[in-house]
Amino acid sequence: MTDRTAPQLPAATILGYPRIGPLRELKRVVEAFWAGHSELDDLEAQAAEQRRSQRTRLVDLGLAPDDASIPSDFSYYDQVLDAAVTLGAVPPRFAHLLDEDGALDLPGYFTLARGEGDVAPLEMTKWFDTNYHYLVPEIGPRTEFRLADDRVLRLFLEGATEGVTTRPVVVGPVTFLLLSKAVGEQHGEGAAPATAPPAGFTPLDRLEDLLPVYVELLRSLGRAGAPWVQLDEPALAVDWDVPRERVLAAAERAYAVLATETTRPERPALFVPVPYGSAEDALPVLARAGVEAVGLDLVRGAAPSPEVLAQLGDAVVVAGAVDGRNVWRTDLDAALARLQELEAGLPDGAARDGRLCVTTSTSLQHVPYDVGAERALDPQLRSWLAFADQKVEEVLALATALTGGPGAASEAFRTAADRRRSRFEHPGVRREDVRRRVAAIGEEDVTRADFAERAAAQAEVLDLPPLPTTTIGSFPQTSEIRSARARHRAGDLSEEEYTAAMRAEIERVVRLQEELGLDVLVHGEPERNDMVQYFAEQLEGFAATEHGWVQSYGTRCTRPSILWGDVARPAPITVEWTRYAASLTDKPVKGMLTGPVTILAWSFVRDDQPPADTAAQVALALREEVADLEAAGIGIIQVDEPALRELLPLRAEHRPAYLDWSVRAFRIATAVAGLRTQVHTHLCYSEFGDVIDAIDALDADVTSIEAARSRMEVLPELHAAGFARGVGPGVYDIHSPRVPSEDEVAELVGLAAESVHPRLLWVNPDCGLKTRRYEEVEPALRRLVAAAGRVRARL
Ligand SMILES: Nc1nc2c(c(=O)[nH]1)N[C@@H](CNc1ccc(C(=O)N[C@@H](CCC(=O)N[C@@H](CCC(=O)N[C@@H](CCC(=O)O)C(=O)O)C(=O)O)C(=O)O)cc1)CN2
Ligand code: MET
Ligand SMILES: [Zn+2]
Repeated sequence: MTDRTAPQLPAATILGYPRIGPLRELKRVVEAFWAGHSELDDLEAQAAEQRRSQRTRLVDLGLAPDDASIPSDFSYYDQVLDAAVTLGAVPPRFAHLLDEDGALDLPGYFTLARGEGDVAPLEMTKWFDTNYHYLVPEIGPRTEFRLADDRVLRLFLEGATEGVTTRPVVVGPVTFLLLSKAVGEQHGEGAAPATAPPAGFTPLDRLEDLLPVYVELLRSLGRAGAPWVQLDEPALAVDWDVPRERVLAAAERAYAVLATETTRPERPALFVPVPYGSAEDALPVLARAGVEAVGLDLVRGAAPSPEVLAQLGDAVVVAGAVDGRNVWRTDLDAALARLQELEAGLPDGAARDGRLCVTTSTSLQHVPYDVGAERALDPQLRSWLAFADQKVEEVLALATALTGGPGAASEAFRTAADRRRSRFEHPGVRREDVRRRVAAIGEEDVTRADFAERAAAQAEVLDLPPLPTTTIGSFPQTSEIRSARARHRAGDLSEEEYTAAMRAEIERVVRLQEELGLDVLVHGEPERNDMVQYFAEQLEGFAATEHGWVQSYGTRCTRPSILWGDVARPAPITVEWTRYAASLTDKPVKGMLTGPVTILAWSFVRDDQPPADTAAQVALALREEVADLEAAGIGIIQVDEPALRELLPLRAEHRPAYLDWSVRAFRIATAVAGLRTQVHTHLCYSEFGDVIDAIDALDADVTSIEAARSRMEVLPELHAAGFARGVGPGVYDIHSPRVPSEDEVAELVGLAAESVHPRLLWVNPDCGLKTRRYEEVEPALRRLVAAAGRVRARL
């Protein structure tokens, strides 16, 4: 039932905006607070200042201050955590942090994200197919929901006080539950983990109990005068284990309750976007339930058919026509054509009458703030790009053209077309030398000898004990290392001085590993600012930004590189560092590369050719690096693919084609290795159930994989899939500052030894150690080595 008095949605809006600050101001002040270097008051004041300047910026860019076109979606850490805290879904192990009203203060909020002592934080996992990570709410049969926090209301009031009517943004109820983890009984405080959930329980079972809290939240916003609220439902664009009908039924029920329990203007009008994919079947369901506006992702999904559009009743259609995930200027002509196609399926004059609005495909949190800040970037490349601020302008230009007819935004359209042309005419975009070499890759180039033969040859040269111990590559990135790099960049440290500093660090890390008794050593990756950016900076076809920071989780950011042209490797990248480390010790040193899929996943990738083609070019460059490492005498080479699962399409039908090209890219990179060279890979940050066959098809000799928090859950899956190569399930959870005891580690190693043959089992942490401190890493690795020794002795 649509309320005809719903206020008009603005013709142009965005689904969200970056929040870390153009110069990572929020990161700095939050981390200073954590370190005890600043007070809570400073933190709150600076955060408020940042939100204020953000609103001002968006108004200056042309979004109206008075019609709810500006979203208020700030978060100190993560928007899913904010929803959990708002809805009172705080696991009992944090109960001691709640005040008498059951509310959390800001330090308590951070404790859910980071843990404290023996109290483990919420788990973290990737947000759809992005490099953003959210905190996973824990929902059991008895979780009590209530409106426990007013942060959403406060943000709205803060804007209103300054004359900006914002649109509150909250994770919607269906997505909230689908993203949550099912847990069982939780017994009070402390480290005690929740028991397993009862068989068959899923958080979605709790929908009816959750909805009243959303109703109350909507009432509070309505009372405060919020005309619109945005309830994000990206989960409706994804295939889940729960049957599709059940998901859609939940959406219909949820929004029918929210739309009718309270009516306008007692509540704001409901705008429900389904970003990150297509959800043709979900839009009519939402409209039927009575939401006032539905949002669709026109970049990832197609325009809905006229039949679907006909089922939307009076609901406003908000079309995400500007890509929130990439940095290329929008092809405005093409985007306008899609919008017009959409409009043709709606009643006449839909755009003019406010029935069709323009927005971004997703929140802009996945792109940096402003191309204008990139003064060192090649001007031609820069002219091809649109970051968040430029995307706001593109949305406005499209809305103007859509409502005002051709010519209404002609200048913006002309510039866009010119820049696109300049992009495709640039000689680096298409290099025949690269293309010839990629085309020449044959089946024999991506196939290695049989594993049995390789394993025998490697056992002979490497001579490792059973259950060999190793690490995943990086050692702590200390502030000394980062500041040396910053001084080098600023010209205050010469090339020689910088190299000497990194070599000294490598030597220290090698000596430490020898002293700890690890079997396969690494050089520690001190010279890398980031595992992807470091490679991108040395490959042709990529550009790096100065200020293009994007939040990855909490206060951690990356500067995704821009993969704009055909890729080639002008010179070896890692060989000298690795050779140096190997020269310091008699133990084997493992070379360390980032794989092609991960390089693509964590960069902004050209949109003018299929990713499969781009991946093959990156893979070929890495293949040269593998060959050079091997020629330099490096007998073990690890090619990390932590993002293999991340790029897996959200919809099952698109998955086989993806797995095909991603596996092939990995094999292009690695199959050049001879029989005696041991190829490792490393996977983390996901659950791998859906890609087990692909992991097998990578054909690596050894696969290290995150497993500590899930207590080796992945091993039976690997076993069932017939995986019979080396495997190193993580036995030390590096995502927490906690140092496990030797017994705990030994227990995990023992557990692993039950499902993996001891000849194939490796002992290693879950992931690299770069975000940890030496105070944690040293004792943890010491215990890991001791635990491996204990289990080895029992064999
Ligand atoms: N690209 C990518 N994606 C990933 C991961 C990853 O490692 N890389 N890991 C997973 C989890 N995500 C992560 C993302 C970021 C970080 C992280 O540690 N980021 C660092 C920045 C890393 C970096 O780029 N460092 C640069 C720049 C460091 C910096 O901030 N320098 C200061 C100066 C520092 C000083 O003087 O001490 C400055 O520029 O102002 C360097 O070392 O050179 C951070 O936010 O703090 C960790 C995990 C999944 N996705
Ligand atoms: N070799 C990398 C490291 O140890 C792998 C990290 S996967 C996110 O940091
Ligand atoms: Zn990892």
